[in-house]
Parts: sequence; C-alpha cells; structure tokens
Amino acid sequence: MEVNQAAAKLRAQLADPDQIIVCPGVQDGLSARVCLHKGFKNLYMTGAGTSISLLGQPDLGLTPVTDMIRNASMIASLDRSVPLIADADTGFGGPLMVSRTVESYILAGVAALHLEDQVLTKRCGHLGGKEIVDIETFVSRIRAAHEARKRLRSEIVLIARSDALSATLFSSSSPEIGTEEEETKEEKQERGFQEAVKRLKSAVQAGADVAFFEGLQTRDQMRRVVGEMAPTPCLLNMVPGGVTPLISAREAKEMGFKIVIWPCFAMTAAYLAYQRAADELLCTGEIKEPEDRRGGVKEIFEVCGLSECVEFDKLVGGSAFRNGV
Ligand SMILES: C[C@](O)(C(=O)O)[C@H](CC(=O)O)C(=O)O
Repeated sequence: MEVNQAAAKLRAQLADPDQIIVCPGVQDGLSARVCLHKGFKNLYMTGAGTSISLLGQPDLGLTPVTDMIRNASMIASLDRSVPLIADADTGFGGPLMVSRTVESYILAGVAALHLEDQVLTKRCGHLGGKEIVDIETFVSRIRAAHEARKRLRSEIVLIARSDALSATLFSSSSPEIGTEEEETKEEKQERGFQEAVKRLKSAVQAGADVAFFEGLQTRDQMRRVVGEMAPTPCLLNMVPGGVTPLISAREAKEMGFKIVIWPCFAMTAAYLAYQRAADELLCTGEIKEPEDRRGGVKEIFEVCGLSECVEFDKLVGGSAFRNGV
C-alpha cells in the first residue's frame, strides 16, 4: 500500500455504517507491533504515551513536534495497510506552524490527526486546571490544517478536539461576573458543554471531518454530543482513571460513536508489567523464565519482523544471515 492510502482506507471505514473503529493507543515500536500482530485494524498514537516513553515526562505539552513526527512516522511505517490516527496536540504553534505540522504528518503516512483548543502549554485532557484559546484561534488552527491538506492533495482525516467542557468547569468565574449570581455546577457544566459543541461545529465548518469532545463526564453527555454533532462522526476517548465513564466499543457504537480510542491501553499494560518485573528482580535477584517460556527475546524479535528482515536480505542478494539467526 502506498504511503498515503491509509487515509483513504480510514475514510472508507468511517463511511461504513456497520463499523466502529477501535484503536488501541500505542506509544512505541513494541506496543504497535503487538497490536498489529494481534490483528487490530487501526492504531492510535498517543501523545501522552509518546511523552512518557520518549521523554519520561508526563503529558504536559513537553514533546517537541519533531519527536511527535518521528514517532508517528515510525509507527505508520510498520504496516501501511493499518490506518494510524495520531495525536497532534495543539499543532505546536500559530497557523503557519500548524500547517507545517500537518504537512509532516501527511508525509509520514498518518491517516488522521487531532488538533485541540488548549493553550500551547497544554496538558492531558483528564487533568485539572486546563486553559483553552479563544474560538477564533482554535478555528484558525483547523483552517491551517485544512489548507495544508489541500496543498498536498491529501485525504488525511482532520479531527477537531475541544477541551472546553472541563476548562469551563475549572475556570473560576462566569463571563458575566459581577452582573450575575454565582453559577451552579450544573449551569457551568451546561455552559461548558454548549461551548465545546459550538467550537466543534465551527471546526467542522472550517474543514474538520470528525469531532472529538474531550472530557465527557456522563453517558447522557455522550449521547447528546453524537446527536448535536450529527452527521459529523464523533470520536470517544476512553481513559482509565480519567473523567469519562468507561464503556465498551459495543455500547459506544450503539450510542452512535464512529471511533473509540484507548490511549492508555499499552502504557498501562507496560507500566504494570514493568512494576511486576522490577519487583521480582529487586526482591529475588533473578527473573524466572515463565513455564510456557513466553516472552523470550527471539519471540519478541519475531513479532518485530525478524523473519521479514532475513527474507528481505536474502531476496535482494544479501548474505548477512547465511548462517542463520
Ligand atoms: C488522548 C490523549 O491526548 C493522548 O495523549 O493520548 C490524552 C490521554 C491521556 O493523557 O491519558 C488526553 O486525553 O488528553
């Protein structure tokens, strides 16, 4: 498959009324390889996981755009027939920078990316105290992305994300402070919900294909956002320990979502496995081979393409592996 056909494939998946696109979050080569090996039909490159695995830092907007591009490019290259949806945070700057970011993601073979309305010093959507840019700035990010896509004649899917609901909940005041009575929590929720929907609708008018309402807090809000945004397809973000109730892909599909991402899927699995293995080595001074002998180095290399590498070398007349591996 050619580098840029993954976007067309994702568009066909989006157009299929029977399908919900389920994306495990991956942050590095191994997590992507395992998911590909298991047969997932789509992958999601998590910005949080990229920050954690490349920098050892939390999701606070610390990853330089070049690291994000390099990671997305590597993951997209592992199997070009599996469309990759990638986190592009805020786009990493003003409209010119957003356009360069989008061009780079396109050239990397990414099938879809999401751009959000947080300020540049962004943070994980499920942390408190977020701040957002004004709606004009957000829409100009989306417009810049759309222009970049047109310029490269690319079909890359643009996903607009709004963090307005939780940003509103954490903001200290209503816009009419002094003139109105203190808002109740429910009124704030409703104002934040409406603001996010307004932003997502404006983003769709500016060229976005999919709506990503970040930080949904109830099942009722989930259903509402799908209804409000129709016919624009909606993405659901499932973050264990976050603010959104966790539901299955089947329930998400019944609610009308078209994409569901599990960004922390690989990062949590890796974290817990590292913890267990670290405890074992620290406490006993050794790592016992499991009885079924799974997880050996050759098995891991195999999942990461060992045989394909050997075959390729042979096919083109190389001799590096003439004595086997
Ligand atoms: C989707 C997300 O942007 C990501 O980086 O994967 C994060 C997930 C997370 O930090 O747990 C987000 O929801 O902001």
